[in-house]
Amino acid sequence: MDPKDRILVGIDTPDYERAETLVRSVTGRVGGIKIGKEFFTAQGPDRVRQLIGEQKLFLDLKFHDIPNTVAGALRSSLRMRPAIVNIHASGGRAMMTAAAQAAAEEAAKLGVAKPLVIGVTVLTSLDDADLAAVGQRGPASEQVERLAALTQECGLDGVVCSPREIVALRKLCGPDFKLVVPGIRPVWAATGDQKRIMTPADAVAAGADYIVIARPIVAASDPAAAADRVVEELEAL
Ligand SMILES: O=C(O)c1cc(=O)[nH]c(=O)n1[C@@H]1O[C@H](COP(=O)(O)O)[C@@H](O)[C@H]1O
Repeated sequence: MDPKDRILVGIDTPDYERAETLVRSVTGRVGGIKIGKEFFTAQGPDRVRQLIGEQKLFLDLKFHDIPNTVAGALRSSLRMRPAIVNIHASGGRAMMTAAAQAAAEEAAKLGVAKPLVIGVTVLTSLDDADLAAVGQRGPASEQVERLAALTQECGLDGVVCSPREIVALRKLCGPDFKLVVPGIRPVWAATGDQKRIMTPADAVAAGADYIVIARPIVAASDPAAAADRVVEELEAL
């Protein structure tokens, strides 16, 4: 894969004009656009479609609910023509299985390619102490491996994980299981609320299929230059 195609830029803003400016500034420089709850909740599905145009869309709505509701949400989300969608792996076996089935059925019904359905393991903003505080004993890495194995068993295409877990998951889940990796921080960017982080080049060298980057690019004074800087880092590998 061309190194730039591994980069998905998170357009985390509620504002349409701002989002449009950002998308325009990174178009052709990166592999795709991630739209999450901030933009979707403010603007809705039609504006997502309008914003994205021909770009590759990672629709990051992280569904987590009872199986019937998540299956319905998955079906509805396909109208936005995402290439990648995600759900919380901690929603469990029945929820993930229903989601995978709903995505396949709805894609066939609409005559479109089935999006990659990806399970979010442990959010990159959580560390071992955060997990302990919600009753999750054992290191984050173990919970990530447990959820990745379950995700694969349920027939999903891959997981969202932190860069710190890439090597272990590649070994556990094999070469074809997609690893979509946020928590990416170039050395020149602020960490913010992320905890389990790595640089773009280190994450790709470790085996990430896609790296998800928002603030280091979209909050930069020159987003296009920031995107180019990340691409250069990957090309130097
Ligand atoms: O599913 C995601 O994309 C996601 C999962 C996760 O564990 N951590 C995480 O940061 N994300 C998303 O990835 C993006 C990272 O943004 P920055 O920290 O600004 O680069 C945000 O839009 C998050 O919602």
